[in-house]
Amino acid sequence: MTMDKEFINKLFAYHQSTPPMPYRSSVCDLLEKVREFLFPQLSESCIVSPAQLEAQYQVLYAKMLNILVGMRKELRDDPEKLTHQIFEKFPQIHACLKKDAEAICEGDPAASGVDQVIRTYPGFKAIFSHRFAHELYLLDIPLLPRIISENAHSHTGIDIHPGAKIGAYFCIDHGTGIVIGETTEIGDHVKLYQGVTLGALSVDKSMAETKRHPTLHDHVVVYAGATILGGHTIIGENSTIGGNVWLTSSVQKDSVVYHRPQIIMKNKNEASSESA
Ligand SMILES: CC(=O)OC[C@H](N)C(=O)O
Repeated sequence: MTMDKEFINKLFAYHQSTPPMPYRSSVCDLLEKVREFLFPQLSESCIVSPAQLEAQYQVLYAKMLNILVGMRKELRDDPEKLTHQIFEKFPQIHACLKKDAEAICEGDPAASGVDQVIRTYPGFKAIFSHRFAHELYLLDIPLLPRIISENAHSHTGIDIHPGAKIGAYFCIDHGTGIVIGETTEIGDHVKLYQGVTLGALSVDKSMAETKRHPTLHDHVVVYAGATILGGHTIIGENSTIGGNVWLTSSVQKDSVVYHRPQIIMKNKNEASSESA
């Protein structure tokens, strides 16, 4: 079968006017290698000397530089300088991720240890990607942060916008369906369960530059399915937001917020006019 010529010509014009993205798969590949570099729990081979680690570091550095050189025109700064700025954050990000793994382990009675969390937990994978995506976002590097966050989203079901500010000891348990919007601010020791949305109250395009998503202070726990919306919504420290709560206003510190939907429980064999 031959293709419609007119379609092919239009598509060709589209190809000619649209820049390609040669670094799409290299970014995800690089991040995976950074994960193995920082966490031996994920590596398939043993490191036998600091020199070997140093050599790996140089390879990762060169790969990052190569990606940034490829998109030089889209950057606000020199690729070499940006690569340096990203890599000098490694010790800080590594320390932060170890705290996240500890928090996930502490927060989940089903976790057998920190190594298991690092090796298998989607929450750890998501926060790992986020800690890097956020650094690139802060350096105004276009597109790469979203490639990283959407790659993590597709693997874990956890959608964290690279712009979200997330404090230390962040714990996601299960995680599927979590959405954390761009201007969300999260303090230290915060724990989120699956299906939590930290979202915008209005999704008007004109809101792009405003704070649209909530702020959660330290030691907040949000249970499954809760939805917290709005840039002015602040959840005070040490508060607990119950499952399926829909919240569009602020909460004082030390609060417990829950709703009690009516549930009906009865014997199946009871005579009733209602049908199931
Ligand atoms: C998470 C969320 O509210 O998303 C809505 C929209 N993408 C925005 O950022 O405002």
